[in-house]
Amino acid sequence: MTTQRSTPRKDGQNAEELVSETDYEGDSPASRLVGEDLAIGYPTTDEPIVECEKVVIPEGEITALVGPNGSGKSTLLKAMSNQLTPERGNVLLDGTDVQSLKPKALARQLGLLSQENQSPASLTVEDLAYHGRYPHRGFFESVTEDDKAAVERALALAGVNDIRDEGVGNLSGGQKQLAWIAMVLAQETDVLLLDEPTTYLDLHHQLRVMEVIETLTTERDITIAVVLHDIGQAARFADNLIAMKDGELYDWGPPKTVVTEELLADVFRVDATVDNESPTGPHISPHRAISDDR
Ligand SMILES: Nc1ncnc2c1ncn2[C@@H]1O[C@H](COP(=O)(O)OP(=O)(O)OP(=O)(O)O)[C@@H](O)[C@H]1O
Repeated sequence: MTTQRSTPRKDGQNAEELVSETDYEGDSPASRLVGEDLAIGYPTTDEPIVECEKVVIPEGEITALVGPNGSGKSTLLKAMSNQLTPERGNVLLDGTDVQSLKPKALARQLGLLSQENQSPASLTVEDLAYHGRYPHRGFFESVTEDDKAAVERALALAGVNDIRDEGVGNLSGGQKQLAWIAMVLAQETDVLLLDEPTTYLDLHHQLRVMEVIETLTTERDITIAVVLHDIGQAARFADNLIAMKDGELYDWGPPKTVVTEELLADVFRVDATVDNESPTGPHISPHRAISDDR
């Protein structure tokens, strides 16, 4: 994999030019979380899995990371949340390198819903939500009124009040997902990185989670980066899309400019029609998977 690669777009621009053009001057939101010159790999991989010159998560907006399986979305999110140390480059949260922050200090500012959640089966949904409060408490400090209020807000927002006393281990996949969402919401950070929060959820709950995310940005100015597999939902809810392909940033920008028939073919290997006049954002009608030998 080459470094500093720029993926050509059909209008002759490339993704890096696009990012620097939209450097959030003037009325545009500030860049809350920025990755610069990143090369990200795992201890067992010889080559970096993800490389990108610049990735920007703007303040108070929803940025959706989209791309096919294995394109590097989770890997990028892990580096942006300091779960994985990049081989090269830096991730800056409000200008401070995330690696220089103590874990609790970072966790007071940035919450991560990862795909690799595990908890003791006996932990209840409410216990899990209280676990989200750990960055706000000293080691020997007991639960405060603030903690209780934050947990109640999170349980209500995630819609898990009715199962708050259930053991997480006994829940369905979708209920578990909502319980983990309650935990990260209870952390009450103003930056949230969510890796596939709608996995396992039925359509009603997928939309509810997306609506909660939307409310967090519009009413509380929370900054959100979210990995989504449903590009239609990403186009409907996100202010910005980051489209990834083969560990690189293929394109970046508002859904109307990113979601094109060309992107769906090149990145997602799907023949589709895109209606850009739809009031809820680009509407995608998928027709068929493009066969691997084409
Ligand atoms: N812990 C790991 N160790 C080594 N390689 C890994 C590890 N986790 C992921 N990878 C590799 O990194 C590549 C990108 O994976 P990643 O999970 O970031 O992609 P993704 O876009 O999030 O995929 P998906 O949509 O399937 O969740 C894959 O080839 C995967 O095999």
